[in-house]
Amino acid sequence: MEKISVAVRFRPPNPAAAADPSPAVAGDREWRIDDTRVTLLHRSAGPVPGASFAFDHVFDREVTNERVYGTVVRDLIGAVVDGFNATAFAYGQTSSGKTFTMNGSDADPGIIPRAVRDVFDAVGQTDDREFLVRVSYMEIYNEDINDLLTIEDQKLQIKESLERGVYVAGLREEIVNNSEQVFELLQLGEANRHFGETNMNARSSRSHTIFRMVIESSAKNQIDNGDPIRVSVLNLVDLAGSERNHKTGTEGVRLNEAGYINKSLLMLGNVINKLSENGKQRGHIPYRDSKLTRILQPALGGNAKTSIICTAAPEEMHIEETRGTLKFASRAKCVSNCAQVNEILTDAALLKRQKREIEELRKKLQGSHSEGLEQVVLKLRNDMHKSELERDRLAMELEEERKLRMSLEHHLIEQQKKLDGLDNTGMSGDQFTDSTQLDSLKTPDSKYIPDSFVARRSRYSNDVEFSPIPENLGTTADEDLWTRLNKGCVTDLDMLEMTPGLKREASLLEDATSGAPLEEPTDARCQRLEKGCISDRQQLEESNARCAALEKERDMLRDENKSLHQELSDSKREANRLVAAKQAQLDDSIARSVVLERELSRSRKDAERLATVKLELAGQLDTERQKMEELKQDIQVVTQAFLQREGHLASLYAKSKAIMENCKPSQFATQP
Ligand SMILES: Nc1ncnc2c1ncn2[C@@H]1O[C@H](COP(=O)(O)OP(=O)(O)OP(=O)(O)O)[C@@H](O)[C@H]1O
Repeated sequence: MEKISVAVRFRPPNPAAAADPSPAVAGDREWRIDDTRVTLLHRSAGPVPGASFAFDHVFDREVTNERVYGTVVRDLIGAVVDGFNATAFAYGQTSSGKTFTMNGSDADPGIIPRAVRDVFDAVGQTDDREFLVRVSYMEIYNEDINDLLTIEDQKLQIKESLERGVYVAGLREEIVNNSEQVFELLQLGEANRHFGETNMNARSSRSHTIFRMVIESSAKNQIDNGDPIRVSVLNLVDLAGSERNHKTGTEGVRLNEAGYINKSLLMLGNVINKLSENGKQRGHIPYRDSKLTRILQPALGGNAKTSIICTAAPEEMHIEETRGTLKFASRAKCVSNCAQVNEILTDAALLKRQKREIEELRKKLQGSHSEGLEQVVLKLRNDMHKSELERDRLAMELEEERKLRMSLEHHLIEQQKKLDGLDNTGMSGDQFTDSTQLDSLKTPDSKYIPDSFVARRSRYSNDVEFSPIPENLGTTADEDLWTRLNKGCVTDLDMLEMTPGLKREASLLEDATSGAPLEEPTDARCQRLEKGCISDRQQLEESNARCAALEKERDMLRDENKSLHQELSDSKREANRLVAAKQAQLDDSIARSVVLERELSRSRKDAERLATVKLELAGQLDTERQKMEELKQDIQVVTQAFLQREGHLASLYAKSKAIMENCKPSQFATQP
């Protein structure tokens, strides 16, 4: 991952503003540049809060296009020639110097002409590769795409394919061999481009233009050795500038254009905003909302190295627009791209690479990957097993607690009964210091059971005035004493005597020395029972609390167990999906490699057949050569014979000529 490089460039103030230093024009605020930081200052009061920004590079009014190019773009050219995609674009308000930065002047050419020259220089210096360079030039005008290298307005469409990615269908691409050819095409494009006059710029770009160089290269002198072909794209983009209608004074056609320009820049801003957000919150990136963002998609968070030059106007009247540009630049600085060399594989390279991929996939499937998944599944199973054991243990504890609680409740009821029985023997409610004290001794459950008995007792106590029970009342009631104490009211002494609690409690108290049963005072017994009751209740409450905690824990474990189950099934599903995907990939690669292998074996057979033919031809050639040698020898023999005969004939001719010469005078001499 690599961050987008962002530079800010301030143009010189326009001549009118520079000539008028009055506060009405110059204002109270100005931008100050310190190395890579830009700060807005009040001339009188120092920095304006929240208006300080840092970038990779900041250029002041003095900087030349040469320096901007050298600092921000030159490295991109090397990368493009090496096979990386790259994009450089100028962004900023209208009349801030975007076109000046991209195109430049004759004296100081801008980024585009400099980049074109450097591409061809780099191509020329790369000896081990062969290059094919194509260029295209398009504009987006009112959300229509026009080819600037042709005269007609075609309204081209954006398409997408697996091989080409996002592309403009029907866009003319010219093959070029040198920079001069490119400059001619650029001139043609400039003539077709939409410019217009506004209050702010006499030659304002009314469209976004994208100049593109496609650079294709392959290793030299190596036919199909498995080396891939590299195809990379360099985009040099001059955006139209955002504008405020009241400043530019636009109306009619210009106003319509301004609407499209501002809208598409807004979409670009939205894409940059989204990309600058943290990965998790980012969500959908709205590339499809405008043609500009769609075409620049690889440059924005994709497979490209990208540099942005944000141009700004220094004048006080443009401070808000400049601030907007700097905010855009700050967000763009947070965007990361992932550039990689773009390679297209030839069949042999594809086969080689696929074999390697298949091997890797196989290893992954059989080796560490599946082991890793198995380990995850095993761990989850273990966790689940542990939590099941824990759940069982808790269930047992819960059961024990329940039993304990029941026995405590039972015990409490018994105690209550005993208390009530004791009351019934003559203890009135008012003998408790507090009437609620009696009630508090009863558990909610125990209130139900002796209810009727309690009602009878209270009625009974109204009728009869009870005396306190004498401390020496024995286990067997004395009827006379009882009658006397109760002022003649005879009660059922048998019942009193038979109250089980009373009898049992009394028998518990015996004289330690004599072994004879001791009578415990009723108050003391009451207090003891009361204490027992309170402690029982406390135990019960504690046990209830424990029970509740255990139940909560059990629920939590149940939930945990459920989520572990879910996790397990999710990871099983994910594992199955991964295995299926990998298997599909593997199958696909195997199928492709089978096809390629078949093709390879066919070409091997062809090669073998050709080799046999070659051998046969070589044999025939040898025979022919031999024949030729023989013929040469024959010719030599014939030539020699011919030469001999020629010599012979020449000598004969000479001889006969001499004879003739000799004969002539003698003939003339004999004639009269
Ligand atoms: N750095 C600079 N040095 C000198 N002149 C500049 C500089 N930047 C811009 N200018 C001048 O400012 C004017 C406006 O610049 P330019 O046309 O490049 O702006 P722009 O941002 O492309 O505007 P628009 O968005 O309207 O097309 C031009 O006359 C240009 O020559």
